[in-house]
Amino acid sequence: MDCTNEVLEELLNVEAELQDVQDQIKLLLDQQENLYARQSELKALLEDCEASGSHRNDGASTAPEDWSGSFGWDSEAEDLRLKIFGISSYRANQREIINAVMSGRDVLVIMAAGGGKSFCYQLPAVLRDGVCLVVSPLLSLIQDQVMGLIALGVPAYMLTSTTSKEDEKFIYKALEKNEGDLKILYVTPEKISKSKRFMSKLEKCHHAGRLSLIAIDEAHCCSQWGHDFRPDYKNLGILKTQFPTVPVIALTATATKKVQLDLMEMLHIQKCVTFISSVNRPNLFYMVREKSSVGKVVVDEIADFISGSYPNNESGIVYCFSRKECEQVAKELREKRIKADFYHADMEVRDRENVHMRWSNGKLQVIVGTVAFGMGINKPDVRFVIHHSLSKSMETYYQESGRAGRDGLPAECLLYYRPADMPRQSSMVFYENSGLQNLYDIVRYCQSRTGCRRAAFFKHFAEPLLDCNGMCDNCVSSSEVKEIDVSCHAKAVISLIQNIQEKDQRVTMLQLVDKMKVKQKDLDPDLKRDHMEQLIIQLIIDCVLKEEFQHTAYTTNAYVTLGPLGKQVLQGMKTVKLQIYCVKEIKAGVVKSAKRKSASSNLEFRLDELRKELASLHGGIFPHSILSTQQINVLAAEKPDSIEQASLNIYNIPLDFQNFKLLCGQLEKIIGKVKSGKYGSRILEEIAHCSASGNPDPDINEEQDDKTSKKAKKKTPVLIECSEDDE
Ligand SMILES: Nc1ncnc2c1ncn2[C@@H]1O[C@H](COP(=O)(O)OP(=O)(O)OP(=O)(O)O)[C@@H](O)[C@H]1O
Ligand SMILES: [Mg+2]
Repeated sequence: MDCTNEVLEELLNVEAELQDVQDQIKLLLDQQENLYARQSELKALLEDCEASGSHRNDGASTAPEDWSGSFGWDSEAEDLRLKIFGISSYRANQREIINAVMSGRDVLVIMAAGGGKSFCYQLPAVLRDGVCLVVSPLLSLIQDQVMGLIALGVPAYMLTSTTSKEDEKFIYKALEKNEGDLKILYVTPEKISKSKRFMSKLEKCHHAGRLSLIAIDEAHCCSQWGHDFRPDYKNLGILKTQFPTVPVIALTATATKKVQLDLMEMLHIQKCVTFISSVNRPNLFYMVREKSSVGKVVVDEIADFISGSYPNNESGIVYCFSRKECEQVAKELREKRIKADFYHADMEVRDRENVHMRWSNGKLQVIVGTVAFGMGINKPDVRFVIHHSLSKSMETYYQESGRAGRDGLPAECLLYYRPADMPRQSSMVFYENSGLQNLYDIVRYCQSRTGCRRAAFFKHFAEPLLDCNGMCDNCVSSSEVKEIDVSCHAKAVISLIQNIQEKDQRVTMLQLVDKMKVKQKDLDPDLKRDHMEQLIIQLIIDCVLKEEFQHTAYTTNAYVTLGPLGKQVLQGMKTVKLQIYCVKEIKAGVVKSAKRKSASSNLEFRLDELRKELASLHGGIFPHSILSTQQINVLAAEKPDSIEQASLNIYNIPLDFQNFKLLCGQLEKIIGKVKSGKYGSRILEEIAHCSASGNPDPDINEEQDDKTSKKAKKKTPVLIECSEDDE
């Protein structure tokens, strides 16, 4: 009997050790896989840096083909850029891309969200003779682009399920017989793969030598490795096969090396020139805030943040974890007098579109959405993106937060993090390929009290580091962070779990924290509950503990068990340290200065109101298509020197024609010829009103010269007369 017990005991020990060894092997294999992945990313990065065809905007590449030199179309391109598009200077890589396209080359463009990819095919489309075909995945994206182009006076159309019979007839005639004015035609990928009629018209257009360019927007949708795979994008290779002489430009904001190679093959553009810009979004300020366990406190903080920093209805997005949470947060924000509504997949399509439309028109300030509020968002002037809950990966967070500041102006990305949010996400993603690993990466980002947030993105996307310029909380924080040795706490957690496991029981993260709270009093009474949660999460992401999942009929629960490195901590071979704040403080000045730039002056506010008024007057056009926020800012900034000076005259003497022409000329340089013609008089009227009312910018109140405002107050308004006033 004794002998049997002894053998049994040893067998159990051996089995336990075997389990331990297996866990360690698994950990090492995982580590090996990650290192291999990183190795190939770094090799690809090195290749990129050395590759002859690549053009990084950080100057890391050497290019044998110089796309930045002078070309025959330079002056015409400059003219169009300024007069039609109202764009005063090219952004990084734009000119080079346009030159490569104009030279007839196939081009692949990887450029961060809001980098200005559309302009890279829209300018050549206007510059080249014939029709440019644009394939884009979503109706809302297409509508937004077409509206914007029409506002610029560019004859753009779309051929989708919503196109009227009349427009369809016009488009087909224009393609087939070159009748009517058609420069840019937007279609969804389904049109290419499903409509034989459309393809035959396109063929006729090509035969007549009038198919000038093919643009594939959101090209990552071609690849199954990308995040938004669309089966119909797979068939787009037919375009190069059918129209081999027409240059193809494929554009996307995010594509790993694997996706790049895949989409080049799919689209048959293996010999394309590749332009890769950095993922860096220098205008975005990234920050992580500790999230209270009391729901109402979090929403109150969010509401205070919005009304304190964005009192002029500047647009924003709040991302939530669940549909129910979206509805609740939107309701509570409304109770705090913030114009907010929710958006999630459970709503009728019509209701979703309605919310999106009200937000795009500036009637709603905030959309509270789930991840369902995704790719179709084309609003350039989103000033803040707040995550009420953790994203599921760095990539998702980059994409979602990246919807802020697409116009290049300062914007803020704020993530509310609480360790207890992690198990909610992990029980959703654990079955996905690398789901947990991806989640632990973003958790690491959130738990860090010292590392640069921007550097974390560069590391994740295997890019060389660029300066953050104080545009993240950790880089400007003057908080004191203390690193404390919590190895004894970690050991206590491990033995607690061992005891629980011996009794064949399971424990969730929150139960573990409760149990530790009782034990901990003897260990270190200063360590708060929040710190204990932080510690357990850190032990999980460091493989000391691990998560296990169990399904019930309604949900999946995440439990905490011993991880492969648990034994090392128990044996004292691994120390565990925790970063905690002694004093948490962000250098007020730095964040304030970023915000100040986004705070509206009186004139900016009036021009914002004006664009909304004109948009509703013109119907079916978004305010940002009439005037971009950047243009409003430039108008407000230039006002004192030239425009305001001339506008003030309007209030003294009736403005003669010469003066008016001069003003319009100045305006054209900022907003382009077409928009000046359409809206110039109303804009000048607003500038004149502002100057005359002497209503100084609230922002620069103290800095304003007393004399100027007094002088302005004396003036009596006289309305400008101009035919466009009737618009
Ligand atoms: N050179 C430029 N100067 C100023 N503004 C520009 C310039 N180029 C583009 N823009 C503006 O930047 C904004 C974003 O441009 P666009 O929509 O083309 O970005 P994108 O790269 O396609 O972004 P996404 O990946 O989100 O689709 C638009 O308002 C556009 O008018
Ligand atoms: Mg785009």
